[in-house]
Amino acid sequence: MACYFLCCGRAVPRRAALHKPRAGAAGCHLQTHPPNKRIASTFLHALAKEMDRSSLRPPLRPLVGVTACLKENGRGGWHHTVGDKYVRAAIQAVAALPVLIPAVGPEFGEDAAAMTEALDRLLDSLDGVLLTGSPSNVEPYHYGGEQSRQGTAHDPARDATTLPLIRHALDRGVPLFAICRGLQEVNVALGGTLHQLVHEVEGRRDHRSPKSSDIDVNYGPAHDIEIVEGGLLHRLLGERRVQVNSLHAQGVDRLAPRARLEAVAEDGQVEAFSVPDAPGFALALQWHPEHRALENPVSKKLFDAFAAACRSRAASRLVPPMRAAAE
Ligand SMILES: N[C@@H](CCC(=O)NCCCC(=O)O)C(=O)O
Repeated sequence: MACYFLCCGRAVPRRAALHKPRAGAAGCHLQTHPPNKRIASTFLHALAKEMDRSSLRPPLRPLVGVTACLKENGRGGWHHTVGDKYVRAAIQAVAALPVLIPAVGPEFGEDAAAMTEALDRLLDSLDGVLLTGSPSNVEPYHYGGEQSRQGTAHDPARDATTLPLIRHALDRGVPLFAICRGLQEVNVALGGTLHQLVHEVEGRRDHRSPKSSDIDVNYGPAHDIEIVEGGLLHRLLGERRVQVNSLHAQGVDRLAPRARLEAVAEDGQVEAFSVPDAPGFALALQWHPEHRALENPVSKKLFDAFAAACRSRAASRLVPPMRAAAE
């Protein structure tokens, strides 16, 4: 990138201006002398060329962390896994570059300082975090719940990663978009609790998915949600009632103190909340907008909002050299 300083009335390349201060001058700096036409046109011509070049470049893809699960591979080994639909949504609906976040929490054990340092290092490099769904449940001890029913799938490594990650990302204003298990993790991370089997709760319907071999059946419309008037979701969608899919057995019991209710199902089950005191975008959904995201107008609006927040962070995080030189 061509970068010039108008130094002592002359346009000099940035490297010269920064490294060869004039005798008697307290280092080279931008002069306020009105430069002569030739110097100004040289500088502006270089700037225009650079701007033309930058306008030809594809828009910057924000880096979005996508949380992974730790699953046995059936041969005595373990894999860090993410559903392809989350990766595709990050690429296609957020126009981002997905970066998988492995379930590394246990590596840091009880060393909170080391975990914080690792999370800072990670979040310094990310423009957003997408908290994915998973068939596994958050372990009940994280929210004072009763022991899970026999045979319930858990993922302690993922819990040990996402719960501190969520708190750190929210505090640092890193845009956060949580889906299904991701919503449950945010609620638990912020001090809320979960129903472990919503369909066994008095007055609640069964929120589990059909057991079809057709993904479009399992992720198809399942019920309406009522959107809280004046909230973030209402502002983003402009509607008070939409249809969503439903693939969960757990659900919010007590909403975390920092969470703001955004939508409920017809049976009163929490379907979305935001975190208004977080400096950045923070929205958690119990349903799955990532399935055929661009074909669903509701999903597209939500991913558009998350994408805008990620782009804004990327722009502020990656200061162009020109602006850095001028500062
Ligand atoms: N296990 C929790 C969370 C449910 C969930 O995330 N379902 C989606 C799983 C598959 C996918 O990622 O789409 C619960 O049962 O409530």
